[in-house]
Amino acid sequence: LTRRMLSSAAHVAKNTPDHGRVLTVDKLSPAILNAEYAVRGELVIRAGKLESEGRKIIYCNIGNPHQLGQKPITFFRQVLAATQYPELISSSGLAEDAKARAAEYLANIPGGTGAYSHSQGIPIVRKQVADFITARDKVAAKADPEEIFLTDGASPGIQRVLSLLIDPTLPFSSKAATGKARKHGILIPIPQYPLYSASITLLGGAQVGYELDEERGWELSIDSMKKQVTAARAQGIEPRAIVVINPGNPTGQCLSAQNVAEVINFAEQEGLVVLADEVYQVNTYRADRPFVSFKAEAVKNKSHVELFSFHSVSKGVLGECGRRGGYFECYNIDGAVKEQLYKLASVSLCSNVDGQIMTGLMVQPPKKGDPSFAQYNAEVSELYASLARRAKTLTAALDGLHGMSCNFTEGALYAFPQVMLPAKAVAAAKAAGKNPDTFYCLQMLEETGICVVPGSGFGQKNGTFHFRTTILPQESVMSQVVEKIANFHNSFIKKYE
Ligand SMILES: Cc1ncc(COP(=O)(O)O)c(CN[C@@H]2CONC2=O)c1O
Repeated sequence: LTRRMLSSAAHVAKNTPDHGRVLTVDKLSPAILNAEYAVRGELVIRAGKLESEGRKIIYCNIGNPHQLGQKPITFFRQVLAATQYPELISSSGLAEDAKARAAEYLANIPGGTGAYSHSQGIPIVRKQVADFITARDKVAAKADPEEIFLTDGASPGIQRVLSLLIDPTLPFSSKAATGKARKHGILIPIPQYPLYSASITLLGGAQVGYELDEERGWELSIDSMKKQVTAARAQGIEPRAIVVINPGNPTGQCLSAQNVAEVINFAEQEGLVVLADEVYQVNTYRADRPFVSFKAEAVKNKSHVELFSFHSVSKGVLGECGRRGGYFECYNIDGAVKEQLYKLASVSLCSNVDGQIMTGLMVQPPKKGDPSFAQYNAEVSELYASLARRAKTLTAALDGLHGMSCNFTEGALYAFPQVMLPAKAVAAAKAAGKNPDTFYCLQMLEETGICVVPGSGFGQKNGTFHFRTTILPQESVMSQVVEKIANFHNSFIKKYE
């Protein structure tokens, strides 16, 4: 054994550079090095450093409700606890319907929550999701559990579908064949949630941005999409899909049924698959702008569009981000393609079972008449009302500041104000080697301890500057947060006027 170890050590020594490292950053692929995810980027790293030095930081950079004090939904936690420790079903003071629900899940998960589940997800949970979709959309088509994939949050589902759409070898193979490098492109909104830009980069695809219209409440424009598709094709990019985030992150707009139908029609005409990111479907705060699902519009209009819709337990009024639960639904997706999706799911064996159970609880909560319904309904109603109040308070306050404008947050969990930065501030940022909005956000962090994300991390119209904050600070501290941002902003503008 010693001889073998010595010879392998000698072998490694022969093949290892002087400083003893095999894996160095210069050996990483450009796709890895170029991918960026601003939600946990430079600002959060700086915030962590300040926190380690004893500064109190208010993290408004990420839609992570429990981190800012939001309480979990009691019923959901009772069911989860009982599925983890089944003895609680017979011997605890848990609510009777919570015990019954836990027992039902355990009876349908061979081996319990410690075992791998079906790679597409626990059948009973997929049925619960399908029944939820059928009831939500009130359209003729009954959702089919076989069209549902349970995932570790929406992120991996989104990345899995993107990996189907982008052939990373295309630039090379097509160049060999046609002499002209081509790439698969994905249409994404500008501003967008950077999971998309980062994932497309990682997969070797091209981002094809379509601008949302800030002056018209972040409305999306079919004309802008058309222009971008034409320009992309002229550059040898083959657009294959369009991402729509509804309600929008970071922009907070809720699409009308007409908008949704227009996008579906456009996608069908242009031969684009639709990725409908609907993780904020519960977070809508304008009565006249309710959530309209892409699936419902597609069925209603008897569209042949090919559609993936995504949902998650991380948002809504659950905020169970760390649970890593969610799903995507396939609509009009070719059977052979779904088999490939199943194969990809099986490579990772299954999504985590707690997240699957939480997804089932999210879509099938206690109903009127259930023992836990009163408590559940009280908790959810207050959480929802508080989010709506905070959305209004924060956007109104930011919109009222001199040198700042902010569209009302119709949905989701963020405010995305535009900051009119004086030229001197832009010059100072340049001198500091920073994007102007990053420069502004870093100073806000240093002065107030409030961590937000620069608009450049989401994309923005050239010459405009934004930042994204969440609406999540509890109402007891929201007025302090608003006052701190306002004081900082006014002094910053004065300093660089
Ligand atoms: C639009 C959108 N899609 C998908 C996700 C992924 O969610 P899960 O993987 O947790 O299901 C997020 C998370 N929102 C990030 C995380 O917090 N703040 C954000 O902007 C999101 O905002």
